[in-house]
Amino acid sequence: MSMIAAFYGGKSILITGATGFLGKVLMEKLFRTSPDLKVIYILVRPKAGQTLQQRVFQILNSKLFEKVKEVCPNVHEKIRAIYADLSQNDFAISKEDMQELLSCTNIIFHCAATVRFDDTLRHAVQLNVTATRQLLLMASQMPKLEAFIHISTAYSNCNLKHIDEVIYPCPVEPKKIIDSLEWLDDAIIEEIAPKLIRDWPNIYTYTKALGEMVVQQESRNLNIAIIRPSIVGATWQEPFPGWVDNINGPNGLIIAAGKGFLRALKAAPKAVADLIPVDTVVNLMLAVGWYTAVHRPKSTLVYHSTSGNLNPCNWHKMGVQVLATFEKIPLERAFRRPYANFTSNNFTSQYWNAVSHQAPAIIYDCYLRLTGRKPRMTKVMNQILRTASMLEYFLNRSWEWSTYNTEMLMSELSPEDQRVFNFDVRQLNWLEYIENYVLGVKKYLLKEDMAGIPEAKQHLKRLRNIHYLFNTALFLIVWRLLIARSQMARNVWFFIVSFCYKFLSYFRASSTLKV
Ligand SMILES: CCCCCCCCCCCCCCCCCCCCCCCCCCCC(=O)SCCNC(=O)CCNC(=O)[C@H](O)C(C)(C)COP(=O)(O)OP(=O)(O)OC[C@H]1O[C@@H](n2cnc3c(N)ncnc32)[C@H](O)[C@@H]1OP(=O)(O)O
Ligand SMILES: NC(=O)C1=CN([C@@H]2O[C@H](COP(=O)(O)OP(=O)(O)OC[C@H]3O[C@@H](n4cnc5c(N)ncnc54)[C@H](OP(=O)(O)O)[C@@H]3O)[C@@H](O)[C@H]2O)C=CC1
Repeated sequence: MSMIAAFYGGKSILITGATGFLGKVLMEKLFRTSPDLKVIYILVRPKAGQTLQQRVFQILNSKLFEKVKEVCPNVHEKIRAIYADLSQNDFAISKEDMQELLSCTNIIFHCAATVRFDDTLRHAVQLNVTATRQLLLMASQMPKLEAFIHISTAYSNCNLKHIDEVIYPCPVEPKKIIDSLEWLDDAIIEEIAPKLIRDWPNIYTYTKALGEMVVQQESRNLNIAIIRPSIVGATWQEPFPGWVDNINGPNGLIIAAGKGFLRALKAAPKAVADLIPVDTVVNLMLAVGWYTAVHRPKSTLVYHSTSGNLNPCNWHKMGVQVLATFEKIPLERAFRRPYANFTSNNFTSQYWNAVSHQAPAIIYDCYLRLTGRKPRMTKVMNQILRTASMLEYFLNRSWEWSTYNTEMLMSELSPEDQRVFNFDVRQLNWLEYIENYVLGVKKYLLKEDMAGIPEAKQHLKRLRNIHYLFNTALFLIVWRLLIARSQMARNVWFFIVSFCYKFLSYFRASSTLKV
């Protein structure tokens, strides 16, 4: 019997960010392994015209939850969606709901955050710092609370090269920032933001670092742990391989590469590609929840959920495997054949951007205009290049994350728990994982049918022929222009033609002699 699964039985668990990528996989695993848990409270806001109930209904009826419905048929009765907006005072939770949360919650998993790199400082602080403080305040009023698990990011200290499982201080106190945001107007905030974030690459990583400091300062006598995942990718094993549902991080780039939009990326091929499967992160979260509640460590422990120091993979290996998978399982209606290059050189990168990205987009838009359609490719291309440039910082550096606490926890688990809540990334086979990942992007994110693969392959063949035809025509035109203008080009042309003529005459003469 799994001790961790048993621990969550009969518990009331509060999850923020349950509608996000990590939150959904967390709920799925909890219901599947501890179907006898009492209730999962989720703090949800209405979104995109959907009510809370519609959002929950959609999640429970998704492919991800198919296995859960077999193990826990009454799953919909065990989810309690509570209206909440984490950017509001008291999260805009009603008095009755707040009372229930305060009196019943046993465990909190705080996943909600804004993960946009370019969010405004005000909004990112509200979500990633102030909301964390508010939740800790709520937690301190929960008599039955056993553990508070805060999800941060391995990149919260990406201004350092070697990162230990400790909370690092930020140059400016979070409280001072929260206070000043109350009276400064938006224009001034955006002006001072670059000065505040100093050597952090974006507002997201900076505010996640502030969030950790808040956890340390407001921990009171709560049992708290922090988990820092690196780049969270598709599921490795559970509930099935390759599940993914948003275009953040690698996902958008994989699609852009598979559709033939992205053909070069400014990345250091040898830099560590620190991806971590989402189910590995979730298994660690559940193990940490159990350990924190049962063993009650004296201080707040930080756990790194990273792959780099235990089972490293680099961008070159990853890129090659992504492209190899597209050979076997292409995406539908590609713009160009997937082919790509990693370059860490500025000049080469700009050259590829002009020749391989912008020029084809402009040519295609001209074609759309000529055929009476609305041009759109330049816009799409600019969006992709903007995204790629935002991720460049992470593609051109390597970090070392120590994993003592994570390894310690692994050794504390029973063999059964090590199997059911496996977070040992050393067992990950990268080539297999990446292939399933790319397949998952096609199936679950783009919702493409596997039956369309032969047609997709045909389409790629047509694209290859168009490519050859285009290159030949371009060569001939350039050559013709050169011959018309340069004596040197004419001499070379004369030399090539006479060489071919002599070679053919010799070949014809020798074959006549043989007969
Ligand atoms: C011989 C050598 C061979 C080598 C072969 C080489 C092969 C190379 C080919 C490449 C193959 C790919 C290989 C895999 C590479 C993977 C690289 C992955 C790198 C990832 C690094 C991530 C580091 C993360 C560190 C921190 C991790 C975390 O803690 S949190 C999660 C990370 N957060 C994010 O990812 C959020 C990032 N997104 C944003 O901040 C914003 O979306 C934006 C700033 C990027 C864009 O904002 P904007 O307002 O302009 O747009 P938005 O409204 O959001 O969207 C507009 C439209 O654009 C679409 N969109 C949005 N995001 C993406 C995206 N990531 N990719 C593609 N498209 C995106 C969006 O859907 C909108 O579309 P429409 O609705 O149609 O308008
Ligand atoms: N994905 C990654 O690569 C990594 C993620 N992390 C961390 O993991 C956690 C989860 O990330 P991930 O699941 O990928 O992110 P998502 O963007 O998929 O999910 C974010 C969640 O936060 C919720 N949320 C955002 N704003 C509010 C608000 N105002 N009120 C209520 N809820 C809100 C979202 O709700 P809604 O659906 O309504 O928008 C959503 O459920 C974050 O803390 C992130 O920093 C760390 C490292 C890497």
